[in-house]
Amino acid sequence: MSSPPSRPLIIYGPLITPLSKRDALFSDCSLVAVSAQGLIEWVEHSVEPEQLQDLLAKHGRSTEDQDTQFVELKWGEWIMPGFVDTHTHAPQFQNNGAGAQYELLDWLTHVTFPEEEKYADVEYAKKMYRRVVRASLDLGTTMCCWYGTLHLEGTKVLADIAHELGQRAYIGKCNMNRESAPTYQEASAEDSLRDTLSFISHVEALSPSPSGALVQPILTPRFAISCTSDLLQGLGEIAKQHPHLPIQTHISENSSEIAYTKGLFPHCSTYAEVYDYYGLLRENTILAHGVHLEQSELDLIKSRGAGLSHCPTSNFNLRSGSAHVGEWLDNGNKCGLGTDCSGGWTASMITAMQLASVCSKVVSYYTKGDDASITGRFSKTQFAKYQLPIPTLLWLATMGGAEVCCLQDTIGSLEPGKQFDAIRVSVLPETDNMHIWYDESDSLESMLERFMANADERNVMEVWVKGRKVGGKLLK
Ligand SMILES: O=c1[nH]c(=O)c2nc[nH]c2[nH]1
Repeated sequence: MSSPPSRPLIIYGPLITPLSKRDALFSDCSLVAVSAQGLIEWVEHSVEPEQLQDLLAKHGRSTEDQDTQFVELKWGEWIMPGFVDTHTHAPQFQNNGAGAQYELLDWLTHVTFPEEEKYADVEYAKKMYRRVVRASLDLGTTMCCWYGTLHLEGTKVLADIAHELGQRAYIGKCNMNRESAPTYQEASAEDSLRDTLSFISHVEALSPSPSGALVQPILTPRFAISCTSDLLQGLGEIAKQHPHLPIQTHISENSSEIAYTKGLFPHCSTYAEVYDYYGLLRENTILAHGVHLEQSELDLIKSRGAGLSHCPTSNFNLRSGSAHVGEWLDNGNKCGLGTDCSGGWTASMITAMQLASVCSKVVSYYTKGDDASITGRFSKTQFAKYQLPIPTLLWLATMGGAEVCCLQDTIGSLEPGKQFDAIRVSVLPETDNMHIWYDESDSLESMLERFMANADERNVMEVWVKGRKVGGKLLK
């Protein structure tokens, strides 16, 4: 396991953190104190250099403290909350950027299942998952909802590696006992349920205190098509016995998938009703995609308190469609962003923010129609029919994701009392990203916009999870 934070940390410099779905705090010079246990103890904003020592003294600290690590940021750098990736598939990274000639169901058959099958080999899992989690951390993802494969042993490896490398994560062993190659499906509902319970025990045993553990198990029925009724029913019973166990699955991603699902579950009138019928729709359920959800489904999902993972990179790549995220937000649905590798071609949450922006522009273009009341590109009162503002994109990638994971009191923003899951980023020329044109007269708002448009792992300098440095360019 990577070593726990040995020293308290104090960071002085620019800070950006979401305040709400519409607003963010852009602070040019903040002072943030993190305890050795990884908690944000206090934060002071608008701290001029000449006030620094006095303010530290007020909190009983000094830059001379031997036990404290003191980090001073330059203009062009800032700290912000780490990204929360609410949906991705670890065993599909090898396929990133390949297979986009297909739509969902053919893509699963011809591209995805053959790669996932390889994870029957635990040595392959060990080799690949280490690279996968490393990449995700170095891209600034401090919390990740991972799908594994159907394999018990291979998925245990994924949990072990996330635990060792220090990423906060939900890890799921896939349940799938039908509708794929006979060599890549579980033999029965009983086998699938037995392995699921065994997986939960394995992950819970990784930490002395399972409830506060960074790595948690998550129930993962792949999607309704992959699971027989008795499997979904058994999973619903496990969910009932474990109210705190989160659940993740896919919903309403692609038109053919929706039609096929309705054919398999004729007793339910919508896709969302299928999960609800089996007791799988609740506050800690994460539903990926939702591109074609009907209003009644949005209302049902909201009434159950479940969250949506918007996966624009994948939705564009597999030609699934453009989710109407503005409507979800106006409707009060919880919503975060997912990279969804390898439906999406990259594990970068920065790309996910870019494409969430593009998606909202496409949707606004087509939905505003003849509505004369829609004049500008932003509105103070609604999201639907407008493009998503920069603070909203930041919210989706951080605090919105935290809400979807029911971790809103623990992570998602940089506030006293929360755990320090954060990244130090830089848009300075020495990061060698020729796409970012830094100008020292730029405001922090403008730098964040440039970062969202053009940054990559070259701009992610340090990554902390619960105060422990676990990634970024400066880790090496
Ligand atoms: O984007 C997706 N990726 C998958 O692996 C998958 N499985 C079911 N539905 C899916 N959608």
